Amino acid sequence: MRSYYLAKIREQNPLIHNITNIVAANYCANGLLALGASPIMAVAIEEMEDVPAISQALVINIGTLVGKEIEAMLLAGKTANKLGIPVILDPVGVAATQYRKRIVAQLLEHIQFSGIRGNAGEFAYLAGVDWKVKGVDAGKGEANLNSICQQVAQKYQTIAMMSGEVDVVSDGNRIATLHNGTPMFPKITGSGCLLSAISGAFFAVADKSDYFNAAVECCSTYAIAGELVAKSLKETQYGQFYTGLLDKLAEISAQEVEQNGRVNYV
Ligand SMILES: Nc1ncnc2c1ncn2[C@@H]1O[C@H](COP(=O)(O)OP(=O)(O)O)[C@@H](O)[C@H]1O
Ligand SMILES: Cc1ncsc1CCOP(=O)(O)O
Ligand SMILES: [Mg+2]
Repeated sequence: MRSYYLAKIREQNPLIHNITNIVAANYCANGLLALGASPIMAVAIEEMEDVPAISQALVINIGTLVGKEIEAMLLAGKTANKLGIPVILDPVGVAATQYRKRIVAQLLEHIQFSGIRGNAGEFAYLAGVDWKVKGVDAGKGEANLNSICQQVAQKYQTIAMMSGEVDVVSDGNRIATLHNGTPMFPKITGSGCLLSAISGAFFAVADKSDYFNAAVECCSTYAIAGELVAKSLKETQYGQFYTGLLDKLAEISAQEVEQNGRVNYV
């Protein structure tokens, strides 16, 4: 796999508007900065036309959504669609409650998402496939992951980025499986949210016609960064992994991505 968009992010320093959860907001902002992008976290309805107008991508994450934030998400998403900037959805824990299901249905009805990034439990729900979810974590199921990811891409006309031990990326037609990562990822909170945030940066510097390749590069770069950090840590050094991942996002090179990436096209 070639590394092309990482350099573009560092050159162009795109501004990424995040409407995200209170757990991962700070980590997402730091991760975007480390990678070479700029974060703006903004959720007030009063600024949901102004912030997309100065941003190069919008990331909507429903992790700890409360009350009127849904109105802000809808306005920001519609504004971003009008402006033609990419919008990413992270449907955190969507299958866990009726409220989350309702909110995500509304978002998907009114906003065209360039990308959706979630774990297997979230994607199984979006695809309408039977799965045993566990809160915001992936949970367990028997269904075919490639097929779930492809179905999400087709159903929502989007680039589907499904993370887990193996990440799967699909545009509804093509499917890529990405075999990098480390079991330390699910031991820190916000690692999926940060992946969604940085996908905003990769989409921001890509042409719409190449979002699929930008998504493959994004998910690979991130999983490789984690994999390389984990190599020098003891199995339980989750705190070091949390900060080490930020350091690695800042220093990872195109060469490291190209040498370590394990991508198969199905
Ligand atoms: N068991 C695992 N082994 C290796 N990498 C993993 C594993 N689980 C998740 N990852 C990696 O963790 C990152 C975040 O994904 P994930 O944990 O699935 O998101 P979420 O936090 O939304 O559930 C991705 O880069 C993914 O490749
Ligand atoms: C623990 C938790 N609860 C609500 S949002 C959130 C963070 C989830 O982050 P991630 O999906 O990246 O693990
Ligand atoms: Mg998540």
